[in-house]
Amino acid sequence: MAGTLKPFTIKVPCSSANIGPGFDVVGLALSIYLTLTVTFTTTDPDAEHNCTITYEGDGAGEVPLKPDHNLITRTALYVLKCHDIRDFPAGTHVHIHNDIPLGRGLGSSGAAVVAGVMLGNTVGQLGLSKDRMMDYTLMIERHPDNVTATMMGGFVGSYLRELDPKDTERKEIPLSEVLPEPAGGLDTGLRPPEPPTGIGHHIRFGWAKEIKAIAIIPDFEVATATARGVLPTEYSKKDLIFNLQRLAVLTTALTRSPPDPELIYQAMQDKVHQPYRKTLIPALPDILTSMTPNSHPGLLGICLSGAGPTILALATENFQSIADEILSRFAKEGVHCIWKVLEPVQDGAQVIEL
Ligand SMILES: Nc1ncnc2c1ncn2[C@@H]1O[C@H](COP(=O)(O)OP(=O)(O)O)[C@@H](O)[C@H]1O
Ligand SMILES: N[C@@H](CCOP(=O)(O)O)C(=O)O
Repeated sequence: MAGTLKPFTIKVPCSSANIGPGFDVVGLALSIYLTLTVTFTTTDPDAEHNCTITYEGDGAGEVPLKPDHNLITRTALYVLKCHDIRDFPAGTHVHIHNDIPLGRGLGSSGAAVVAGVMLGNTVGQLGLSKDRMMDYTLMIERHPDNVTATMMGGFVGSYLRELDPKDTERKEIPLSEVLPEPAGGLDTGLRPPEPPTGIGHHIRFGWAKEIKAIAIIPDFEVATATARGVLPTEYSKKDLIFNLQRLAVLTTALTRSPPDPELIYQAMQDKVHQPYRKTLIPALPDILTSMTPNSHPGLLGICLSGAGPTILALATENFQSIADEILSRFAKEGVHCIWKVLEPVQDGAQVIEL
């Protein structure tokens, strides 16, 4: 591998996708982080792929620590393998510090994939641009909203380009061939499928400085795959138009200072994913319909964060009383939660030399 590698950190923000009507389209980077500290001094001759992993924070004891099982290092190995590099540089140690709750709709898997792509790019000295790194993340995470916010930062809208038939075939390769199980392709010497170029495109919207995000995080997990599995395969024209109308208004409404609570509250309504996910999240319909800017001054709008179960309330003030109301509605269903006021973050994923 060319050049000597200096230790570095990768810092990746969490995300809240959808923001009501923007299912698989919009995402917001928020101030909870996944941080990797990468050094090159370990002398473990038996380390698989030359890499040892340590882990602290959310998921400790649960997340695998073998490089070809852990989502972060598996992703990095995928990127490396696409460039004919089979292992990490000698002596690689990756310390993972994760504050993003797993399986709660705050984009923990998207953050892990973004961190993994940046890890592969940095240790392989590949010099990939952020746009090209997005192609690699989209081969794994496949919906662009949460990974784009995490990679780029801010409040972003994104779409997947319509690919030509050859590229579509490459893009739609089963995930098991992109990130094979350890016994599969990563160790067979086969080159995994490289992503087509320019799969996703995005634009950053503004964000009014007064608006904060209250995250109410239940103490149970909902796997994103499960929450996508309850969605219908087809929608009525009426429901589609309902969401498109609101999304068009919302992306600009959230940039205006001072924010207009009535406009934002209505523009955050959704008929595409939240109604179907209520079976997975006790109290969701009650929370989404019973609190308004009139009943709770300072409140702008409420939605499911990503695939849930976290509830995201956008607000300008009275954070405690808004959170207390949502906590009490969950408590009636026997669900305990923690809550945090999060700041939208403008910096996306970063590599910082130590
Ligand atoms: N820091 C991490 N390290 C390794 N794997 C992770 C990490 N964060 C998330 N994951 C993987 O992603 C899964 C959660 O993904 P998902 O169901 O999409 O929920 P989320 O809404 O949090 O993204 C975890 O169960 C774990 O397998
Ligand atoms: N648009 C996706 C977003 C999933 O985000 P996550 O944070 O739950 O992984 C969806 O709603 O399924």
